[in-house]
Amino acid sequence: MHPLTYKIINFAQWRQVKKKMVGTPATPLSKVQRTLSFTPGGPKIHEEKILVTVRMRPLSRKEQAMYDLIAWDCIDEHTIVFKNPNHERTATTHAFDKVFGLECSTQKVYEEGAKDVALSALTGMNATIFAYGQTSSGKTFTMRGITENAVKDIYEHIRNHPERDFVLRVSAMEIYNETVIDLLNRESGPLRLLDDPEKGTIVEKLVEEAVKDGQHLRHLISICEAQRQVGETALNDKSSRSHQIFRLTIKSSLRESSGRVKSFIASLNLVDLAGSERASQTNADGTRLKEGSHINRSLLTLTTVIRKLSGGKRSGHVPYRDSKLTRILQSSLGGNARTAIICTMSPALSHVEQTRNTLSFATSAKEVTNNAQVNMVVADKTLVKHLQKEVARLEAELRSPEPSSSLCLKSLLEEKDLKIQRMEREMEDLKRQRDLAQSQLELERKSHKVQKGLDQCGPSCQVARCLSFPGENENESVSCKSTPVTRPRNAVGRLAMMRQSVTSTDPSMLVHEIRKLEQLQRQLGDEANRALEVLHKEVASHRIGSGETAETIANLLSEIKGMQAVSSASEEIVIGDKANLMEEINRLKSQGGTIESLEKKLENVQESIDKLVSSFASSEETPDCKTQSKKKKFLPFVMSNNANMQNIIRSPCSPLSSSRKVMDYETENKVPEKNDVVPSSVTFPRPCQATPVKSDEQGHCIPSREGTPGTQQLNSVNVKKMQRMFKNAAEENIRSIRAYVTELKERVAKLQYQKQLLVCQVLELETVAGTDEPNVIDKTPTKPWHLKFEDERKQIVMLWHLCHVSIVHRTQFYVLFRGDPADEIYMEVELKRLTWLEQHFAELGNASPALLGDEPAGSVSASIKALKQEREYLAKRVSCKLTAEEIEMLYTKWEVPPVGKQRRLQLVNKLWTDPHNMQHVQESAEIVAKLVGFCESGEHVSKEMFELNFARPSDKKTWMGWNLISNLLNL
Ligand SMILES: Nc1ncnc2c1ncn2[C@@H]1O[C@H](COP(=O)(O)OP(=O)(O)OP(=O)(O)O)[C@@H](O)[C@H]1O
Repeated sequence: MHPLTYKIINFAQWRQVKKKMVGTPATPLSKVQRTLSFTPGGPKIHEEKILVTVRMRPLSRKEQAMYDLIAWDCIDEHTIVFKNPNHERTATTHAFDKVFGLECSTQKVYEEGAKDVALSALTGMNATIFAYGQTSSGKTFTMRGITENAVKDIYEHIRNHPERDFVLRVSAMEIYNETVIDLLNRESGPLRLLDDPEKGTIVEKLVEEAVKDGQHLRHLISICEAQRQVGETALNDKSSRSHQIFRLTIKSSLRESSGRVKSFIASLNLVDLAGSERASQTNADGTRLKEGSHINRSLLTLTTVIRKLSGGKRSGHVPYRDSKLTRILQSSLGGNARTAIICTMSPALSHVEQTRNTLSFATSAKEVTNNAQVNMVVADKTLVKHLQKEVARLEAELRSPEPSSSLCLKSLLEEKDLKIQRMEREMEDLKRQRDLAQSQLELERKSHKVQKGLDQCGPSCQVARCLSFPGENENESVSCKSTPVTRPRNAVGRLAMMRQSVTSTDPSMLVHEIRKLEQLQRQLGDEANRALEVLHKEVASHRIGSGETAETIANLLSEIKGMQAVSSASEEIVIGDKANLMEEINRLKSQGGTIESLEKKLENVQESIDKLVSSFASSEETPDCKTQSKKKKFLPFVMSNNANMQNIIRSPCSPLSSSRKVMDYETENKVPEKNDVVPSSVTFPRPCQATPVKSDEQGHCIPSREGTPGTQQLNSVNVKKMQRMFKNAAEENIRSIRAYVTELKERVAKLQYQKQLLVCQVLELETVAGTDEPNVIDKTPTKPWHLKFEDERKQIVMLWHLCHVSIVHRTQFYVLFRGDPADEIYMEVELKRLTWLEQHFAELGNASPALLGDEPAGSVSASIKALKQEREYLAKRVSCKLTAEEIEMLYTKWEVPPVGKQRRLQLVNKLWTDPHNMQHVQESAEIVAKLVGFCESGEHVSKEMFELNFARPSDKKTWMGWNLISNLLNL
């Protein structure tokens, strides 16, 4: 038979083969196996039947004491025969791979029944040797000897094969009452069995200890033996009550090899089973009975498995999983292992039935075929060397980079550099954001400070809380008066323009605006000074008015001079470069004190003028005076003709709004005052043309000395009439002064507001710029306009409510802006304005009284008060604007009690009170529109009154002149 040809043979046949092949019985098996293991082309499957031997021990002392008979006879090395002491039956023979008789040594049993299999583990084949037999049949006795011999031979083999490296590891377990225990680590408790797709059943957490040498191995074996469950039974003083599996894993590899590296790895399982027993024979009870039950059950499973396996592949299901023993030994039972079973038996006639069972098991076992194969790890030595070199090179690179690795390192460094750069950029961004946030906080703090100054002007300053965006393109400044129809423009374009104006020109425009304001103030001061001087002279020379009046005028002159001084002080404003925007803004903010001071001065002037007017009013009054006062025909100022006024924002809160006919009584929430009304339609004849006067060196009209009442006192002219005319003219002039001062105050306040808006928007745009996004036109996709409009309108309505905005203004805005795309700019501006107001009011509300002082808190309460007055005013108009039927219907609808005082006011007080209810808002707007009359004619309401002024302020602002009193005398 060719050594490379394998077929299933039994032990007897194999022995014949060995004799033929090798000729010497001592080593033929190992030679065959070694030849098989190193067969080129990879590991070969070694189909081999389990080596089954039978060992019969001598009669034990107890058996001898019982005069038991020897019932079995080994007639040759392979056959055992049941002796028939009574000759009642014919003798039966049992043939096995080897039969060891009463006097056979364990050494021989090992040599002939286990050694070859056991040493297979040294050449990469799994091997299992186990003893099977009834209790006290000598299993432990035999396995102990087998193990000792195997250990001895293994180490002898290692010594005989110095060309190979061997690594031995040991693990040991017992299965006691169907529980797996680690004999090298008993404290670990019961161990679980796991199914591994490659390794089969494995014991989880089983300790595997490295073996140092033979002595160490024997020590470990002794530990396992000591740890094993042993108990006394009737048949055995030291009966093993568990199955023990001692596992030795051997890995070996050639120390040197040309080309390929071969490693073997295999396990040798030395299994000492617990013995089958009969309770009747062992007299077991309690624990022993339970142990015996488990033992018998697992052995029964083993028997079943063996029987199944012995029947070949057609035997069907093999119940390995029915016991832990068979699960653990699965690979050894018909699997990848060489297996040798030593069946131990008692020769005693008293145990003949147990022995028969053992022999029956053995007979079945010897029919079981295993499929052992060499577990070989093959590695190409060249590849290994290459890998070793590569590892060495990498290690060297790690220690000190070499040119050969420079490319890789360079790439890594570049990548790191990029990362560092990216991180630096991110850090810069973060720092910039931090600085921006700090700046914003600082600006907001300053803004709040400035706003306190703004609020000092009281309710009238609220008039100025309107938005103005000076445009850089004069062509864009289409006059609302000249081309109202052409006003609707592309909303997006205007937004863009608005934003661009903020980013590009607003700072300089703002400074420019302030400078012009100051010029105006100076001009006002000059003109007012001259006019008041004249007035003073007139009063003095004609002895009109009281002494208090003269004093008031003197004070007024003083105030105006003071105002001039303040104005001059702020002359140093320089238009900055827009590139240095923040610096410019800060500089503008630094002017806050100046503007605040100006406002204060203006306030003082206002008070002086008020006194003056009241002084005149309380002085001699004539019907003519009253008539003229009511007609307001001849005013020294004609606001509509004042070019400066075009630059003042036209909005519902501007006194110069085209809606003045409707809105003249409210400046934001300002209650109408008759004396404030300056009908834009009224024009005043040019004084210099109407009156013979002289001009001073500046070209201003001055009264003719001949034309004064004083010079004509002795003439036939009615002096009293002249005096009345003078008084009237003076009164009108003073009123005009007041109006102009009011306008200036508003203008200052608007500039303050503009500045704050500017700061906010600059910050906002800087933030946008920080994200590298275009900052001119917001390209963010938005929702449809009609939805956006509804949202914004709801927000606006709520903000109106929160800010106590004039309900007339609310009504106008609500009626005018119905969702036309062109309304977008107005909506946005209104929303922004109101948002600012609301935030400002909230800040005031959150501030402590100590910080607030008196004035800022007053701005909120003043708005509420003004709104209350507005409602009172509207209530008065109910009767004249609505029919009795309409009124009654409204009373019913708005649930005004049928009896009670001030029912009209009750009705009006219910209007615009529920910002959440758009139906309420709609109906409120309709009623207020009727009350103020702007629903009667389209001319009364125009979007232009909400116009944003994009016009560049005129560089040359002309004050239309101070109408000298003498001019009014028409003398
Ligand atoms: N071949 C033998 N020669 C001499 N004495 C033996 C032999 N076999 C076993 N004995 C003795 O028989 C007794 C029982 O043996 P052992 O404990 O090995 O049986 P066992 O099968 O392991 O029993 P159990 O299954 O109960 O553990 C021991 O005292 C042992 O020394």
